Amino acid sequence: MATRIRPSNKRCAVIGGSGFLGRHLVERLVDRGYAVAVFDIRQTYELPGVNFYQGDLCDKHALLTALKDVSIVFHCASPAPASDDRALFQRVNIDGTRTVIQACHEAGVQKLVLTSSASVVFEGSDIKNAKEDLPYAKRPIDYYTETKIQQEKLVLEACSKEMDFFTIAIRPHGIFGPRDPQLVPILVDAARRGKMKFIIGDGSNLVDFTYVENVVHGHILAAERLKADSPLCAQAYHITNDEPVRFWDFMSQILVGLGYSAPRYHLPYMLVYGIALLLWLIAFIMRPLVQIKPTFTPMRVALAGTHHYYSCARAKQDMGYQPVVPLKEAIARTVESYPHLRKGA
Ligand SMILES: NC(=O)c1ccc[n+]([C@@H]2O[C@H](COP(=O)([O-])OP(=O)(O)OC[C@H]3O[C@@H](n4cnc5c(N)ncnc54)[C@H](O)[C@@H]3O)[C@@H](O)[C@H]2O)c1
Ligand SMILES: CC(C)=CCC[C@@H](C)[C@H]1CC[C@H]2C3=C(CC[C@]12C)[C@@]1(C)CC[C@H](O)[C@@H](C(=O)O)[C@@H]1CC3
Repeated sequence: MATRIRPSNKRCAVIGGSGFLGRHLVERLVDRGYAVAVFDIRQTYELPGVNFYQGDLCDKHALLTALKDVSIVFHCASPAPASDDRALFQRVNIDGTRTVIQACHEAGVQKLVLTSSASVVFEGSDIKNAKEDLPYAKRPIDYYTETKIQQEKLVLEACSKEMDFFTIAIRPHGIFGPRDPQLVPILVDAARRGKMKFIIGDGSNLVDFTYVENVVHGHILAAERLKADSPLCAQAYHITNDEPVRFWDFMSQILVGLGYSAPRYHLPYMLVYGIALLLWLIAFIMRPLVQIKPTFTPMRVALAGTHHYYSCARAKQDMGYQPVVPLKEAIARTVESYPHLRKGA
C-alpha cells in the first residue's frame, strides 16, 4: 500500500487572508515560522514568506492549487455582513464551505479552523456570559447570521478521526483593531453625518469587543492544539477579550479618542428598532430600482441596545487561551491607527 506523504505541519493556508482578520492572522503565522498560502478573491498586500492565490473559494480547482502540501487551513472568508445579499451568502458561506471541505479532503489537509461568529446564537435579545452550549438562533436576525450557522454546522460535522481530518470553529465577537473596515469607519461616518448624538436604550448594556490580536491568538492556539483525541475536535469556542464593556462606553471611547463628541441623548430602544425595521423594508422593496444602505440596520440597532457577551472559559480550559492585549491598550492602539479618520483630518 502506498504511504501518504504528510505535508509539513508548518505549512498552512488562510482562505480570506486578504481581509481584516485574515491579514493579521497571516502576519502572526509568518512571525511564528509558518509558510503561508493566502487564498482570496482579491490581493491587498505583499509579504515575504507568503504566496498569494487569487480565486473564488467556490472553485475547487483553484482552491486545490493553493492547498497543495498544506496541513492546516484557516477559513476566514465571508461576504461583508452589510451586503445583505441572500444569494451571495448562500453561495459563499454554505456551498463554498462545502467546497472548502471537499478540497481539504482531496489535498490531504489535516486540520480545518473555521472563523465562525458568536452571533450564531444571537436573536436580538439579551445574552449574558453565554457558554457554547446555547442553541443556535432559531430566528437568525439576518442572512449573514443564518448562513454562518449552516457553515459552522458543516465544518464541525466534517470532523472525522477515520479520515484523519480534524475541525474546530472559533467564535469571535465584535472584532476591532487596526485596518478594520467595519466598526471604526462606519462609526466615524455616522459621527461625521451627525448621527452619533444618541444612545439607543439606557446605555447600560454590556457587550464583548475583541481585539484582533486576541482573535488571532485564539486561532493559532486552536490549530496547534487540535489533534486526534483532543477535546477540541468538532467543538466551537468563544474567543473574547474577557472584559465585557458597556456598548456605549466603548463607542464613546473610540469617538472621543478620534476627536468626536460622545453620544449623549437617549432614545427608546423599541422606537429605534421599529424605525430600523421600517427602513430595511423600504430598502428591500426599492432594491430593484435603487440601492439604499441605511446606517442603522435592525441588526446594528439590536447589537447597540442589548447585552451580548460570552464566556470564554472553555477556550481557557481546553486550549490555555488568555487574551494577550487588554481592552484599554487595545482601544488606544486602535485609535492611534486611524489618523485619517480623526476629526478634521
Ligand atoms: N469583523 C468581525 O467583527 C467578525 C466577528 C466575528 C466573526 N467574523 C468572521 O471573521 C471572518 C473574517 O472577517 P473580516 O472582518 O476579516 O472580514 P473581511 O471582509 O475583512 O475579510 C473577508 C475576506 O474574505 C474574502 N472573500 C469573500 N468572499 C470570498 C470568496 N468567495 N472567495 C475567496 N475569498 C473571499 C474577501 O475578499 C475578504 O478579503 C469572517 O468569516 C467573519 O464572518 C468577523
Ligand atoms: C448602531 C451603531 C452605533 C452602529 C455603529 C457601530 C456598528 C457599525 C458596529 C457595532 C457592533 C458591530 C458588530 C458587527 C458589525 C459592526 C457593528 C454593528 C458584526 C455584526 C460584524 C459581523 C460579526 O460576525 C459580528 C460578531 O458576532 O462579532 C459583529 C457584531 C458586532
